[in-house]
Amino acid sequence: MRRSIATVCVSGTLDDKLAAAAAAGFDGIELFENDLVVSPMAPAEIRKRCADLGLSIDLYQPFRDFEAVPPELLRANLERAERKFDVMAALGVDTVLVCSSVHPAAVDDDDLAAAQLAMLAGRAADRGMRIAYEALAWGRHVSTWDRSWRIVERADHPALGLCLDSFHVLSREVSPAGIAGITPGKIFFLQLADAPHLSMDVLQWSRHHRLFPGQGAFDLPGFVKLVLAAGYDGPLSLEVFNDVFRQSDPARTAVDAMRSLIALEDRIAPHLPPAPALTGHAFTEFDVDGRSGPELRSALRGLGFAHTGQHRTKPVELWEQNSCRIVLNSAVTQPGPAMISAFAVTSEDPARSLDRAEALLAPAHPNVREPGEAELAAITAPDGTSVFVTPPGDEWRSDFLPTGAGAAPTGLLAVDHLGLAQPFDHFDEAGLFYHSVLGLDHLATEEYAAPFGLMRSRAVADPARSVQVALTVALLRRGEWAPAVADPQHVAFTTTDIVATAAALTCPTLPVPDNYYDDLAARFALPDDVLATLRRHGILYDRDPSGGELLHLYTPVFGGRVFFEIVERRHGYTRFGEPNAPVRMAAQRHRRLTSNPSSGTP
Ligand SMILES: O=C(O)c1ccc(O)c(O)c1
Ligand SMILES: [Mg+2]
Repeated sequence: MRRSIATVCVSGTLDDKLAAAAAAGFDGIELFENDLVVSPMAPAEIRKRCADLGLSIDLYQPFRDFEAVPPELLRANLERAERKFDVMAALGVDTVLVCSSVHPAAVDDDDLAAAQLAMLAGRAADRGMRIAYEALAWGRHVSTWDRSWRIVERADHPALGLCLDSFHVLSREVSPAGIAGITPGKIFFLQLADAPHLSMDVLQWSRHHRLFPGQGAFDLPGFVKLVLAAGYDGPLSLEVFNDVFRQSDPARTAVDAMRSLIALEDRIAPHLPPAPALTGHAFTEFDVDGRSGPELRSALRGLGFAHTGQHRTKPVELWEQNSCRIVLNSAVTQPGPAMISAFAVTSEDPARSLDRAEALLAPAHPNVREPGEAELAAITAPDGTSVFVTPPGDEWRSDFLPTGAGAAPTGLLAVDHLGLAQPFDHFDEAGLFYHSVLGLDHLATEEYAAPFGLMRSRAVADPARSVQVALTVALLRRGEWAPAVADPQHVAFTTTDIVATAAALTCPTLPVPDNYYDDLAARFALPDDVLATLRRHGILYDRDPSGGELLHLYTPVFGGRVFFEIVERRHGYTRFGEPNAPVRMAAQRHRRLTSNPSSGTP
């Protein structure tokens, strides 16, 4: 199907928006009047620019507050429409979106609305144009798709049809099922937007929180299937009003948008290489420098890891304990805080994983290779992290020569999850990336109040829970007062006996305040001896409604930005201990201030 994008979806002036849409491979655009009004380009120039870029202009919008008004207003509205038809003629656009009226003078009368829209359609038809009528979810009298359809049916004019917008349809209680029964040819235009479930005023919800398909909670595949069943064969067009996208790099937003459409089409009619099953975390790689490297080595030793392998050609070390594998890469060119630069997941079919990634606009780039090294291709996640996809087994290890060192194990068995703080502009993009490219499902999104600002957390995981990544972001872009530890990254390891593990550790763990344990006692009625054990080892606790329990502990921040977590999951606990994240952040900050008050880095 043809793919279009409304100019309102991306940031910038019309030049920026058109360039971004074309570069991302869109076939057409919906031109928003605001973008035209502020553009120095005459309509005929815009037409030419679009043609040169290979973009059609599929819709001009919006034309507001037209229908069901008293005669003198109708006359003015028709006159206003003629001026817009002039602009459309110069642009070479034949369809205008008319959204349902919010005007105080509009009356609650479907017959009047139908008669006046038919009149408008007649004027449009005289100029070879047509009207796509859209029910805004907050329209004064017409706010649901079924009522807009009744009016269009009643008007019965060939130049009048419907514009269906998934947001307006799915944000309301009216079932969309009847859409499949709309007369073929009468849906003139289809606008797609996803959104999170929010209990708020629907206009605010629509104008600030729309998302690209697959990033929110709406059933877009089901919705599009209904529209296709009604014979719709026009473009799939994205119309996403989103506060973050409005101020992010338009080129990237357009690629994210295109990825959402490719993934949506694949859910409607699968055509991409299916995402192969992932079987685990192979390794996690940290970039370290002369300052952070020694700190991390010492922390790993204290966690019971051993430096088991040394890369044949690069200053890269492999540290291991059971199936927990950390790679420390000192080949960094820029000194700076330690960070997770890459992680590797095992796939039952790495080649197919990479084919799928490429089809979803995340092409693999070859790792820098030396003779005799294993071939490892990586895709780049939205935050810049390289994601390696490796076959099950130890092929990737052939680049490391064994050092002969053995671990002093502390019971850490495997990687439970990675915690990756996301750049503010790219959180929803990251969720869609991991979901569509790697086939990881979105788990529940959680929000919590933390010392340095409100946080949102969304974990992604494969169905078997062998690869889990917890993505976090601040709800608002951070201001100037943002301590370095506000957005750390971490690796969490599993143990089946966290108390024994805690007793065996020789690296510092994070001191947890007594206030926390007093509160825990009040919340969960834990036996005194259990509470005393948790308190003694700085172990935090969470319980889910079905009795699943999480016992976990944290290390301080090492190397400026990273820390480790140890988790013991009991009785099917599947979350990530989000309620304890603020405790952790406060304790990490406290420790930073007390252990090195003069360092100057908060
Ligand atoms: O928010 C609005 O006013 C608005 C305008 C045009 C649309 O197509 C729409 O879905 C919403
Ligand atoms: Mg719309």
